[in-house]
Amino acid sequence: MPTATAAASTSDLHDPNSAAYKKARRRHLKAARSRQHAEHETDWTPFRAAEKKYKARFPPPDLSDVLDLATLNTSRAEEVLRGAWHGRADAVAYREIELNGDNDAGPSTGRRAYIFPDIPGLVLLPSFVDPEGQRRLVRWALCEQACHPNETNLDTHYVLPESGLWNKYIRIRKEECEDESVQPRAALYSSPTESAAAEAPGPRRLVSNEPASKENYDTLSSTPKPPAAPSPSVQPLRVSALVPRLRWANIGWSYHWGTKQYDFSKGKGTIDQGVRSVCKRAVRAVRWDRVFEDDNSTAGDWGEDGPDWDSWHETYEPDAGIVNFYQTKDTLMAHVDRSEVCATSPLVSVSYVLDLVPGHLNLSAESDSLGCAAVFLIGGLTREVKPTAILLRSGDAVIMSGPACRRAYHGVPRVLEGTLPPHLESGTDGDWAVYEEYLRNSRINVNVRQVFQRGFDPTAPTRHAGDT
Ligand SMILES: O=C(O)CCC(=O)C(=O)O
Ligand SMILES: [Fe+2]
Repeated sequence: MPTATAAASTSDLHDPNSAAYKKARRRHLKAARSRQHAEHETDWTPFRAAEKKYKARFPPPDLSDVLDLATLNTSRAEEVLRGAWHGRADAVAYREIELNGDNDAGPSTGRRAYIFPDIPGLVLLPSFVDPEGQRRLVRWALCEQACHPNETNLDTHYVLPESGLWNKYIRIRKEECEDESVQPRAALYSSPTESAAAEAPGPRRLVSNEPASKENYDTLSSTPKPPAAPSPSVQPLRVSALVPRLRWANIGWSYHWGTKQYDFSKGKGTIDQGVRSVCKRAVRAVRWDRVFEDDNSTAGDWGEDGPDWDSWHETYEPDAGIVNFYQTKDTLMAHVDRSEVCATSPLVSVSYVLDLVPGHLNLSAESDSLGCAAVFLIGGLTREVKPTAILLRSGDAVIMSGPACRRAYHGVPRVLEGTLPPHLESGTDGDWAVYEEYLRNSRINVNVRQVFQRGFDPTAPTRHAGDT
């Protein structure tokens, strides 16, 4: 089981006299030599340059131009020291705004939101989930979301345990029974050609998709969305070896990763009442008049109905999302989430608190990252815009909204090793040890969107995306 030594060796990487540093340097020089002529960058852009900078394993990237608001908060001091990774509170221009007072948005005492003059519509809510809430969310994501009926990246290629991969894994650990082998799905196909177009399991692919809108909605929704074929080269793997290969789980409307459009024919999966209500609380907590007071986008940029942020407190209704599971070596490349017909309404990167007694939801907070911290990059409508770098730590939440931000390129070039906060270590809670072990090398993000305006049912025969 990885322990505090993992964090110590991460810090060693910042010390040029340490053995770990010297070894990483030798490796880096060797790799750089063999790469020298192979690299021909045709798509070099400011976004690409930033990704490359933060992805670099050696030398460890300098984070002094990464906004790190946790450095302002003395109660997060221990967390900030973890892994020797920290950014600066003055790295980026921002404004602090108050949240709406105690109302149905929940108590906001002491909480603040941060907005960015260069990216109108981006709202950062540091420490939005308290430590207990973060633990509950982690359990929720792994036990309840990464399993049937939700689709995960592993379902295409493996016949996953009925009870869910993680649930099986913790049972194996708890009962000390034998680690079971999970069979490849391709073995079920009678003809090898049936699985010929398969894609090997791996990170999310970049597909250039057409932005969804009311006008092209019918065409996009009727575009064929064939199921991805299982890879014929996948070998049986033990449950414990598959767990770190979990990358995403779909929630709500089913996202078709091959075309990067939603597949409405699959029907609307549930977005659990808990997550819906927390996202709504986040949107209600934000003073949108303050967020957009200096926005100089035109009414047309907002679509035919013009700016509608003043009604979000009532009209915002999340209906789709992705739970992302990152290992520390994983990255999420620059992309725009443009498959939603609602092109300006808030996308909430949220974690939530869930009372694990079934049927008894007890929600109090929300967040973006859980587990290790990460560098989040957000730029503009093209990759030519130099992105802003923000360090997201466990419990932080991000809202992307409005025309400038909702369709801005963004990505996660780095999950920072050794940054698991002290409150996610097991302490006296024996049950938590298996989660702690997973989280030492992982980050979980819950990314919730609104595809359609409230009340619209795409499966009703006579309706169009523009209907209300
Ligand atoms: O992990 C994150 O913070 C961002 C995830 C994201 O951008 C996405 O799922 O589209
Ligand atoms: Fe995204």
